[in-house]
Amino acid sequence: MMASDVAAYKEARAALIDEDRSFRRDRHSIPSSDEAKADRLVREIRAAEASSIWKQEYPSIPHPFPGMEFLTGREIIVKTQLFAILSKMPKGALLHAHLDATVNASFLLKIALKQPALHVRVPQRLTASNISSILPHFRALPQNEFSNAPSLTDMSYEAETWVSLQNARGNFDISLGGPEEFDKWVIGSMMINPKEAYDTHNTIAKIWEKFISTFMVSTGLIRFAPIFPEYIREFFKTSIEDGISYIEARINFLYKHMVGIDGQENIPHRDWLLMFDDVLKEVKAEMKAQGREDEFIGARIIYTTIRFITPEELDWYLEDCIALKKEFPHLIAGFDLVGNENELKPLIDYIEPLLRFRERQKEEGLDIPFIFHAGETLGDGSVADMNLYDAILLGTKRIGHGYSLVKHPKLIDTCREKGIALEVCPISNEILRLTSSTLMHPLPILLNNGVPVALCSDDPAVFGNMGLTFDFFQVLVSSEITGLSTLSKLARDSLEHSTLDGEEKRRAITAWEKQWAKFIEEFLREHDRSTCLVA
Ligand SMILES: O=c1[nH]cnc2c1ncn2[C@@H]1O[C@H](CO)[C@@H](O)[C@H]1O
Repeated sequence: MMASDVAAYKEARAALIDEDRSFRRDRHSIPSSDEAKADRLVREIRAAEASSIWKQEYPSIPHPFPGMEFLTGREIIVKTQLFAILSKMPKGALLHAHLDATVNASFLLKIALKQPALHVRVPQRLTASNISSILPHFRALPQNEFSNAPSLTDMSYEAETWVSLQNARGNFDISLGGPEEFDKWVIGSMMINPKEAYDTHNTIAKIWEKFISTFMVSTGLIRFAPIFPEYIREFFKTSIEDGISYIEARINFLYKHMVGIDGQENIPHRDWLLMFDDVLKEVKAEMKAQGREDEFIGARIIYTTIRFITPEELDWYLEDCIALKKEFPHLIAGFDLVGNENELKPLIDYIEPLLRFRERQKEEGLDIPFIFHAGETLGDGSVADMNLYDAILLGTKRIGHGYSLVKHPKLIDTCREKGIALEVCPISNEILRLTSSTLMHPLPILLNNGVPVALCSDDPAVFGNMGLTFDFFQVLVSSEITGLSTLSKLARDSLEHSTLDGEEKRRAITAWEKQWAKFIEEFLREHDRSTCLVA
């Protein structure tokens, strides 16, 4: 064997690898030397933690590994150095999150408890044996209907009678654990726990039942005029603290009104947008006053309704969306239909109103892009999988999830060539049982095919993946190719594929670049200091 044979082999090998990865979007830019150094260090830390913290035995976690089921691995994740590093990373835009699941459930309960109008009821008196299967039903009542029923656990409780939230908590029977257990019951009804995801509800259909039930519970608290703006404010603030600088939130407009301060269901969509706008202005002003305006470019709304409405009903929502876009052009970013694609109507069922919507926009001189959920499924040619064809033919700007896109070579090319980004939600996909771990997620296939991707959290209040740090973490530990520079590209691409335009987008990207450089600089400084201490 000649040395030159080996050299020639290695050259051919390097060329093949290079060609195989040539579509990757993180290949097109050369990182600064600082970023390259940070990328190397992060890889070292990842490797070290894979054989230290992930190899230990934990009594409650039998077989831990990086990229494992999020709800089980979470307590290990938060102890890692990698997590601490990523939590400081500027994430760019959050492009896929359902507003109703963006704020910590315990925070929501805390603010709800300040509202004397909020009441709760259950279909039967709560007891130790039925509490785990009964969901609270919340609603704000008009003052003349305020209840003085003592509690949900009292022997005198009659099915479906309202109890004020404050009483329900304060008088929660001690034998059931008192107020603390009340909190756990309420919070548990708004989240998915590991036993549900990986045991009792371990199929897509079953976990969706539990998933939908969390929204039925939280809606009663969120869709109340005094709560709604506080909820949005907390969403913005916690997102900013996680390094998110711009948001496109999906708001569910299915219900035509929310409950007003007077306990009547009389607050129309227009007022929801006014509240959103007020909070937005307020948070931006606050950031500016702190000299941090670059950390929050703003937020917009993707108008959504659910895929069980009839095509005729959709016409109403589309006109509603148009009216809102006219009045709040800076707030409405796009239109989407949500819900479990495996069970609800496919896009093709709505083709007439959806085509008409485009015509109506031309007449009105508006631009409201479709930003469709599609292919959030394991199906191969199922209606949910087929939604991808319709989303793309209808000109979707991005695709929500697109989990099954990798089955479609032609559509992969289209997404790459037309720059249709996928809003990929790794933790959501795992908890909703499309994949058993992040290691089996198709994300690397998408990245290697050059499909633009924005990482998203989807429903962080339900899943517990608040912010974007957890999703970036799972992605980073699940691929050898992926490094800090890949994450940098994903963050930048999120802004690139947002609905921000022209000057706004340029400003957002420039601000992000500055934050990124600072992040790298601080990481290297911090790392040098800690290695000095060790030495
Ligand atoms: O990942 C998802 N795919 C499809 N629909 C979703 C997802 N997450 C939430 N929703 C839908 O959005 C509504 C709340 O605004 C929920 O009712 C839920 O059905």
